[in-house]
Amino acid sequence: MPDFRTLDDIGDVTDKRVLLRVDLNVPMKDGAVTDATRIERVAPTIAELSDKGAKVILLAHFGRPKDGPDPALSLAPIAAATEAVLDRRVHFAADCVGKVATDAVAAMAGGDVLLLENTRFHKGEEKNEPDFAKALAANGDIFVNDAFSAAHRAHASTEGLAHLMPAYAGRTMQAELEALEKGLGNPRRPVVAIVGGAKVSSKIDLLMNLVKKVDALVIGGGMANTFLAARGTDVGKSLCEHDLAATAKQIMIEAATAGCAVILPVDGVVARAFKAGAASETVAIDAVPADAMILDVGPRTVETVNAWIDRAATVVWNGPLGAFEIEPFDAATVAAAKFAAAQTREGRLVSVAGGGDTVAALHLAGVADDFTYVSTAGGAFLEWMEGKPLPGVDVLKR
Ligand SMILES: Nc1ncnc2c1ncn2[C@@H]1O[C@H](COP(=O)(O)OP(=O)(O)O)[C@@H](O)[C@H]1O
Ligand SMILES: O=C(OP(=O)(O)O)[C@H](O)COP(=O)(O)O
Repeated sequence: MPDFRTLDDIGDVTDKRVLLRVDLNVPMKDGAVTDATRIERVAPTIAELSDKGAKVILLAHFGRPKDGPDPALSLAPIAAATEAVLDRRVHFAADCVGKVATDAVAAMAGGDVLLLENTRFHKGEEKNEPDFAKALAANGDIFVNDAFSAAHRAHASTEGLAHLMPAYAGRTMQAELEALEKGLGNPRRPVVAIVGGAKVSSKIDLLMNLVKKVDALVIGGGMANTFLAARGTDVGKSLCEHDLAATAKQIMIEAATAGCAVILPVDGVVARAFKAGAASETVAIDAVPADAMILDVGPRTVETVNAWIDRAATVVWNGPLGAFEIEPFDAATVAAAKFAAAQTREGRLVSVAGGGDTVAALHLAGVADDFTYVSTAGGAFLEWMEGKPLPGVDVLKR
């Protein structure tokens, strides 16, 4: 039996208002969802509750709104995408609290599904303000959290709500925790972590502990630029958080102390613009032009990454090695993903990858089904790997 409460403990939900936290923070392009994995993964929980007669009220965030409501970060287009995945009607309300939300909930019948607007349009969400959590709670009788990929956030809709009403893990939350425990609870060594992507400031801290758990850390994507700059490499106009240089240096010291190899790019694919058709070239990492951006790691780096994958018994991967959404900056991510997939198919590797964009990249490479396990989570998965308590899970403990 899991040590947290699940839908098996929930009892009769007929006509109950269930506040169901899901992660609908999906990759989008031109207003359309480009990878629906996160929606597909929460669909069984939505369907189960709806089929049992609950009024299913979806709470979710999208992106990182800086200052209140931002039409570009509305969940409205995602309501339509959720409707398509579920093949049942998904109503939408333009606010997650207050009269708009209350009226929409009051109009629900048992079995209905309603998506409320982006919880991060209110500052109380990320601050986990008790008054905001109470305003969310006013529309529900039961809380279910199925957003494993946001469980590392102690926000009102992922943590605060669970203190205000009976709270349970959804089917995806449960399945993710069980699959990660099975695949990585006692990983075969050597363990190689691959970390890339763009969320440098929110993920860099966790590398401090991760280097104590793994045998090698391969750093690519935007994350690598911060490490390169920290050791004095000029990264031109690349995505780079120069103010995190001290943190990056400390991580390299911690890694050396722990005996964890840190692998940084030796070459990069650079361009002056991040758009389709922009001219690009491959350069040595110490020859990045001052007016260019590194948008992918280069072919020599891919060889090194694949050599580490070859050496590994277990690979954990979050964050693409390059800006894979635009060709040719997908090349390294696709090549490494295909190599890890082939090793896994041959039974030589346990491969676990996660993250909204990482999953999209694996689909682009056509190998998502070949990995041992694909998590919807990136940061949450790495924090779980670090051994850090996840606030969204801890609060559901029996
Ligand atoms: N060198 C780079 N420069 C700019 N953006 C990059 C670079 N490498 C990767 N990215 C971007 O990182 C994003 C994914 O990062 P992140 O959100 O951390 O991953 P995930 O969603 O898998 O957890 C992608 O949109 C990709 O374009
Ligand atoms: O996309 C997410 O995480 P991920 O980029 O680690 O996969 C989650 O929706 C959490 O989003 P956040 O990192 O803005 O809190």
